[in-house]
Amino acid sequence: MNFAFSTLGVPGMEVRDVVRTAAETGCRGVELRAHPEEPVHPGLLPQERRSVVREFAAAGVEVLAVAGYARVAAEGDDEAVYEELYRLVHLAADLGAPFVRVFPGGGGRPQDDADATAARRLGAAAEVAADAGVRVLLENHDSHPSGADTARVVAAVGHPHVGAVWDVLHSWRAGEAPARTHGLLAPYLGYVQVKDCADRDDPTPLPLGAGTLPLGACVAAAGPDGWFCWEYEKRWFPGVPALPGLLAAGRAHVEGLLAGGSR
Ligand SMILES: O=C(O)c1ccc(O)c(O)c1
Repeated sequence: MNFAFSTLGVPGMEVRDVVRTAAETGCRGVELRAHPEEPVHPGLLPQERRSVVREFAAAGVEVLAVAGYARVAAEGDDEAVYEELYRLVHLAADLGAPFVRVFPGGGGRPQDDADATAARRLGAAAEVAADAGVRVLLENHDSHPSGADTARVVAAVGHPHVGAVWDVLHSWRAGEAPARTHGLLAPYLGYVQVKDCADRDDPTPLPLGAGTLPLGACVAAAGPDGWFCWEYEKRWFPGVPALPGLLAAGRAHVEGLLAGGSR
């Protein structure tokens, strides 16, 4: 199994400690939250990018994705969004990451308008991504929480360098069954973000297996071949326990689910 964690779970942690944490807990990859608060973001200079690459390579850990904050369905000019997408794609290429994560961010816009805007911007980014050898993945999130919402946009783009990342929390909270979400996203899926929480109305992060999110059904649907990335939202819930001490058990829990465990 390929298991990763997102640096959303370790706010502000230096790259050397991120990489050490991954290596010590059996995580093969890391999703790097590409935000100016964090050590890795699109403003990094070339020598800083090379240093990140060296740290990961030395530990044998992969950069799974650059998790960006571009909001591709948002109202407003395309130019600023294109610029953000290009910067994320080039950062991912420089770091050897196969994926860039982006958000819909359509707010309260009518669905057709939000979809058309997102598909237009992702379509433009697709060619740049193809040249760079990267895939841009739209996450099911905010205005587009379900697999159906995300698949509608990605299908409209119709380009192999634009796909989807499945966040198991948002589709579940939207009332979509895991097997259905996976069925809709499977043709486009880059990787799966796993998490757990007490119930649909309380997204406070819990250790994997400690909540009621139907993680077993999600993991079973996704199967053993792709990446699972634990996105523990410590940045937004600072009071929850630190992630590093939970990682090895979280990884083992997903392994157990893949091997036929129940929930
Ligand atoms: O990067 C983030 O801030 C963020 C927040 C919530 C999510 O569900 C997520 O997938 C990412």
